[in-house]
Amino acid sequence: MFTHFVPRLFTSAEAADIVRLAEQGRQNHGGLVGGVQHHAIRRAGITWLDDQGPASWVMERIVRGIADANREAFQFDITEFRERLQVASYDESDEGHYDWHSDIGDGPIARQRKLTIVVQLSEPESYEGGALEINLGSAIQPAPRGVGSATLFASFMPHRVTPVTRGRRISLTCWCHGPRFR
Ligand SMILES: O=C(O)CCC(=O)C(=O)O
Ligand SMILES: [Fe+2]
Repeated sequence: MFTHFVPRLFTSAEAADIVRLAEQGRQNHGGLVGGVQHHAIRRAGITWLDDQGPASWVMERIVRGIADANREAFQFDITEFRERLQVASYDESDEGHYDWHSDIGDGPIARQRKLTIVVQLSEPESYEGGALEINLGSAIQPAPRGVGSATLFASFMPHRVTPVTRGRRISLTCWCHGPRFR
């Protein structure tokens, strides 16, 4: 009920382009854009895509995908995109993962998160583990692994990424904002 899947929001060539854009962005910013998060709950390399310049088409596609999915599946009150697109990389070398969490946080922006969309940027054969799972309460729903596929869920739902045991998984995450749930 609070999840929705879009099998092919991006082609595999486009997914590869997004990975390149994220790598270029990191180099242009001297590697300081995101860095590596080595907390107990999350181990991933993080960068952000600019919504202007060469990566602007990515945000445009995401916004269109979200508008369609929101109309079909959620009908949430979404009024803004207050954060840049996040590119996260989970690597075999340090068992990259993200433990159970909700995306709604305490900060002024994280509090307004309504809908989360995650796009798979890696070919499914290129890694093992690294499963995005959403906790529905009565069951755990695994996200489709197909490259370019998008998974949308209400930002309050607990979700995780299991440890990568081979290769590297890269994902793109976008948060949509609006008035708080009530
Ligand atoms: O990489 C993913 O699949 C999920 C990322 C995520 O949950 C987050 O950044 O909040
Ligand atoms: Fe999350």
